[in-house]
Amino acid sequence: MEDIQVDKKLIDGKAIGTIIREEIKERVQKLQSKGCTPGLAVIIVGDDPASHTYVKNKQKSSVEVGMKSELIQLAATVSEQEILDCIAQLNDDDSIHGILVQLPLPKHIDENRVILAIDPAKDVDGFHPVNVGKMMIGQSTYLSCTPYGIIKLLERTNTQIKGKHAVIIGRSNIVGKPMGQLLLQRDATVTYCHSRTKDLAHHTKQADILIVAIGMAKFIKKEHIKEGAVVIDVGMNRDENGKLCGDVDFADVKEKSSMITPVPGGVGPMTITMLLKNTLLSAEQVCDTDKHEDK
Ligand SMILES: Nc1nc(=O)c2c([nH]1)NC[C@@H]1CN(c3ccc(C(=O)N[C@@H](CCC(=O)O)C(=O)O)cc3)C=[N+]21
Repeated sequence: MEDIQVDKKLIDGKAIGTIIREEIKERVQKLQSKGCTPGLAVIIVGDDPASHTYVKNKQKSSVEVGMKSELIQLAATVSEQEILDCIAQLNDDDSIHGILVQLPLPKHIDENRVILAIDPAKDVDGFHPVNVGKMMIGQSTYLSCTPYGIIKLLERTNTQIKGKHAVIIGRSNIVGKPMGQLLLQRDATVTYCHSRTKDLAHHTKQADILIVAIGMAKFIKKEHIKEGAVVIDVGMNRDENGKLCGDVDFADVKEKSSMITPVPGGVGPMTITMLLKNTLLSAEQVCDTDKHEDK
């Protein structure tokens, strides 16, 4: 890492993700030698082009590490029951170890009911309430891919979490909330900020580690951060020129930070990496059971 990391301030999610994917690939090969290929099923509803791009990325990445990838494309007009039936089938399919339903879903579908239908043992997104609950009480489970990926970024850059003040902007169920829990478990002091927080900068300036997931292009400026803060940008926006950019104004904040993730090439590639990791863990669990039962 030291040799290839030219810019010491940059947290290179693409490079760190690639290293972890190599480790995953080796473990997939081990499973394959036992006759078990990890399988990931992705359900996508409707034809939103951005969602399709993400899903293609996920498929490509899973095949690259030697997994089987199954894509189920459903029309935007599909009924909730049809999605539930599809999930039930995948739950029963021994060749599938991970099930991901690409969000958001069309408005006539109840996302909560869909997530609840996924077998928690195959919920590689870590969205099922059982898995969220386990995460909350510190039991081992599938961790939500984006927060899990951010933890790995902090670990692999030797960023100390214990005793540090982590400030999270955003309180979604898939990023903000679980992020705070994972940092708390690692002995950070955690502050949650959100759209109703008064004097946001007052809080963000206290952060040793600042996690930004608000969905507003280049919103966080150097005035928001403390000198030497570690800044993690979860944002995925288009700027005025249509270029991909984060929630943090990277050019403005970089000098003042001690380390910062770029967009693209920061958190995004780690999210997909952790999805692969969770799918691997699920397959490993099943293969071990097979061995014990002598199937
Ligand atoms: N059930 C579910 N699980 C998800 O994990 C999930 C989802 N639904 N819905 C949509 C969001 C979005 N998401 C991304 C993952 C990786 C990149 C990624 O790799 N981004 C690249 C850039 C990609 C590009 O160039 O367009 C990067 O940041 O470098 C982006 C977005 C997962 N999501």
